[in-house]
Amino acid sequence: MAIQEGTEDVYASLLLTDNYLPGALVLAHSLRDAGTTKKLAILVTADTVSSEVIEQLKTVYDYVIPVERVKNEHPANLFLMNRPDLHSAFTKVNLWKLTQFRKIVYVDADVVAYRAPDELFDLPHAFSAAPDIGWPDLFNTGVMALTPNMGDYYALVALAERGISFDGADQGLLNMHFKNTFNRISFSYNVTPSAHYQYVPAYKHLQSTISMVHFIGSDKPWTQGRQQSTGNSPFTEMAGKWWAVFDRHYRKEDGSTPHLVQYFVKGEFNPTTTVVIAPPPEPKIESWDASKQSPPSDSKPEAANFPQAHYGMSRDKAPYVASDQYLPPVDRPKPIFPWEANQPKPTRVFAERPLDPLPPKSPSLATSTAPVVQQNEPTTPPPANLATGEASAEASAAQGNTWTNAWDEDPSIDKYVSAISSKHSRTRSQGLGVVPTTPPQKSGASLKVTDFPSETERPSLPVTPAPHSRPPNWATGTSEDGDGDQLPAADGVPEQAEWDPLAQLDKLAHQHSEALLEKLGTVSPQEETIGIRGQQIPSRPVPFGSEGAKSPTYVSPSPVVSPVPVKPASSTSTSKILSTSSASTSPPTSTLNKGKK
Ligand SMILES: O=c1ccn([C@@H]2O[C@H](COP(=O)(O)OP(=O)(O)O[C@H]3O[C@H](CO)[C@@H](O)[C@H](O)[C@H]3O)[C@@H](O)[C@H]2O)c(=O)[nH]1
Ligand SMILES: [Mn+2]
Repeated sequence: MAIQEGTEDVYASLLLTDNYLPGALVLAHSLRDAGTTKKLAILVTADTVSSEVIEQLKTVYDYVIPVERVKNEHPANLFLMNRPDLHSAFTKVNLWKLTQFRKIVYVDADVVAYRAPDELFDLPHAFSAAPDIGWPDLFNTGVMALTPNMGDYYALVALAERGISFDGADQGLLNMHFKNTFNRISFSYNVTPSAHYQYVPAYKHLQSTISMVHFIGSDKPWTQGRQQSTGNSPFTEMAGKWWAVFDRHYRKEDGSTPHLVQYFVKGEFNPTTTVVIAPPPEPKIESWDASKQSPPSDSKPEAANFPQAHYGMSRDKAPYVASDQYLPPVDRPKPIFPWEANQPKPTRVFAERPLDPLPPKSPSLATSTAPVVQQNEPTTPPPANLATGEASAEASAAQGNTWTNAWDEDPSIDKYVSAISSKHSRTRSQGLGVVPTTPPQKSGASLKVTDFPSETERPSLPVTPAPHSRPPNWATGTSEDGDGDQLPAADGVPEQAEWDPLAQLDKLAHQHSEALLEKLGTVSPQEETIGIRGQQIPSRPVPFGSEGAKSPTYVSPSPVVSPVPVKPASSTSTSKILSTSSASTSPPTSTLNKGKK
């Protein structure tokens, strides 16, 4: 199987981003100006280089070759040399795939040629490169003479995919791959000037042999501006060479220099002198998608379009009234879904109007159901903004309904109050300066505890239910005339006279010991002597070594409070045993007193 070998020789460069455009153009011009006989090619990554820039490249390059960008997915080493911008320098490995070319002399876009080193195409070696100024045993990958072949290509792709590179970029990767096979060529093919250190005598001695100068590092001639090339140091002389080529091709008196080129060159882009501003070549974000992008750098701050920048507190005292659009819709929307049409009846609802509205105003009916005076009178409607709701309040008022308290409907409260009133058969006079309004209570009739006062009692609009007028000291059960009427006793509460605290205490102690003994085992009435019972308490041995020990923390609150059996028959022995057992765990009284201080 014959592999078709490339026949053409090319100088090739690389453009990963638009901002290296001036470098790529100057390189191509410098080679052409130097009279090369070779074609010029440039590899571009179409996803990161704009079409305008590609058009500009086509004006000087014979071939603009789109290639896949090869990104280092393990870029940690790039930070070792502070060049995270070189994340896609692995793209250089695509050079080995371009087998349509016999030989490629690759040159970085930050290189300017003093002369065209066409002799590099005649090297017999598959790979040649010049020493790196930072570590001359290594080669610099800014200038390389290579023979494309798929063997090296796949090997390099494999390294790139695994991120194998000591500097995270192509120079580390290629030095690892061609470590033992590279052909070292003269530094004059890839002179790397430094603004900080230059071996000046060597420069003076060898400058005439320079073929190409390479501006390594993140500062490039086009990013530093023209003034960087002023002075007479070796560095400024070499930077001056770059500017000389640039000026020859892109400093036109007639203003024919493309704005796109000027845009990337410091000091060259002066939009005030141009009528039409060239569109920035960076891909522009037309509409910002907040879910995918950070905000555009030129976007306005939040609330930048507010009518005022400063807002104070409102002095408007009128309460805020929401417009109708904010009120909840009265009519429900037409059902759309089947479950809306076949809805089950709700089991719990909130009442929008009184659940059990009283019948329309009719004196006889009103009196029979509610004997309290206000019920006979038309009720003043409550203010419209009552929590009960404007509409229902008005509707009730229109019907002549009275306002009731829900507790008044509770039959047990009613029953209790009726019991009192039957005891107090005599109707009391009011004595509060209020017109007596309560008619004599009929036995069994409903008795309201709270009520809304009439307009005469309270001319202002009633809002809150007020307590119904009652005789003085009604709650305490005493009256002005000294009549010692009592409220009926609650269930289970003994009469005060029957309450003997000492007797109760004894009873309690008895219950307590009974319950304790009950817990410990069932006892037949015959066995009911404390001796037998005492034997039935399971004895627990004291832990070994703790015999005779006394609890250091337990302090009996008071010997008097200890439960003491009160059974008359066997109380002596019971109390003996219980007090003995209590004494064994309780410290003596002296300790107790000590502890109290
Ligand atoms: O944003 C970028 C960065 C790089 N490049 C291209 O990639 C080359 C390498 O980048 P460069 O800035 O020139 O790197 P150097 O400062 O020269 O750094 C050294 O280290 C790099 C990474 O190992 C090698 O690629 C260089 O050859 C070597 O000189 C450039 O010349 C361009 O061709 C771009 O187009 N856009
Ligand atoms: Mn470079």
